[in-house]
Amino acid sequence: MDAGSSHTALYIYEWPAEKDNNTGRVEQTHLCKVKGPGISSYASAPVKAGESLRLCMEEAKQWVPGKRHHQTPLYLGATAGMRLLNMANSSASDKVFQAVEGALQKFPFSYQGAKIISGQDEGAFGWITVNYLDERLKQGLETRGALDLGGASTQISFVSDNYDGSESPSNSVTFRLYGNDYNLYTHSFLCYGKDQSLRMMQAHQSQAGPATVLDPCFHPGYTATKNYSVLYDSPCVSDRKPKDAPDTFTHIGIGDFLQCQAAVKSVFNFTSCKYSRCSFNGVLQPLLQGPYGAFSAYYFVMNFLNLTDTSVPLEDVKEKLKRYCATNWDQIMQQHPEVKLKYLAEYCFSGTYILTLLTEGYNFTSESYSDIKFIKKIKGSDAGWTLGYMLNLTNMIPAEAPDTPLLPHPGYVSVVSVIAVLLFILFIVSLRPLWPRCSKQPQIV
Ligand SMILES: Nc1ncnc2c1ncn2[C@@H]1O[C@H](COP(=O)(O)OP(=O)(O)OP(=O)(O)O)[C@@H](O)[C@H]1O
Repeated sequence: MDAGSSHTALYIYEWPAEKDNNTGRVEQTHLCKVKGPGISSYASAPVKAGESLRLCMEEAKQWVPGKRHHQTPLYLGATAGMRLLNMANSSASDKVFQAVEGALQKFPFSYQGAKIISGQDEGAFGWITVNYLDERLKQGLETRGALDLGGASTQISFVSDNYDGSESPSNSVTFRLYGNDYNLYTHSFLCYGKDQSLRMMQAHQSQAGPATVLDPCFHPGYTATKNYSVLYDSPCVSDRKPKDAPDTFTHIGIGDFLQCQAAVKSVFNFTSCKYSRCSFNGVLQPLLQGPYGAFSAYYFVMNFLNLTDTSVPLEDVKEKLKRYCATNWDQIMQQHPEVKLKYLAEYCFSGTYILTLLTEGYNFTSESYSDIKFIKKIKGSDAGWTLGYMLNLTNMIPAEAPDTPLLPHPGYVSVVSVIAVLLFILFIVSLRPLWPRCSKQPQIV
């Protein structure tokens, strides 16, 4: 959402209240969080679904000056979670859109419509955000690749000298920004966000429909009763649901990083590639090039694990994660009473998934791993697709470079002042014939 003349986006998040059935621990209840410059407020009253959106928008009304409400465009963009819902049940996703649109139109902003954005757009807008905030686009500098990890999908976007768009054109997005042409490689892997990839891994572990699943990606001492119908309730895994499975299974953690890595690898297919080189699932990926910014869940997870420093050798990173995964679940819970239990239980899996995706999936090596920077914000703005989406919709990035003066303003002032002084001196000198003649001094002989 644009707040008027500035390029600042207003982000709205919702967290439903949750109680963990297995531990009985009540989760922190933040129903709504609105963030913008100078504002970070929470509404924490337990309210009905939909009410949190209203609370968020009320916050937005206070944040945007009243006289600007009507000229502030409001866009709603939905990503992979909605792409999946739309695939599984399009009437359910239509209903969600209708409800959200109805709620948003009640506010005084200039509502511009809602849409599910494509994976390609999600990747490209994330890349624009990162490079816009870094001022690499304006200055025509080497760009930074964008790595985005969501819950349902993951995107990789970068410019490579090896990619001109002719091989696998569906991965190509071209832009002209500030007078420079960019040929971006981008790919969005649906189902490879951290939530859906966990489902895919667990579906692989429970193919035979056992009553107990021993999971190396969860901590030793972790035990939970889970429903098969919930696990398989996603288009990413629904076709693999075991036929004769019981209703529930007992999910038991064993905390073994190496086994976890092997289990995570099962979600990637490396068997065929019809292009010059591929990442996984037969998808073209040109040679990696330049620095990369990794954001969203890449950052949330690596930050929690204290692993955002990519100058630490990859082997040491793996060693730390191995120790973390092997830590007892009770100890983990005691050490982090403030962290949402779902996230806490999954950090071992999520960290292992991130390292496996980067190295086995995208082919980062021990050397190129240090080209990645895990980032949450750049110059105070969140890294993610939303800012790029808004900049694009509001035409805030010009295709051509603005006519820049040859000199900055202070330079002009100095040059004009010097020229004025010179002209004045020239003028005085040109009047010399009119100057009164001085009488000659008598010569002393
Ligand atoms: N502090 C955190 N620790 C761990 N995971 C988190 C944290 N905060 C958010 N997440 C999870 O990170 C993932 C990414 O969230 P984000 O909102 O960026 O993506 P998303 O909207 O789910 O993306 P997409 O729909 O494109 O897959 C989600 O699964 C979210 O639940």
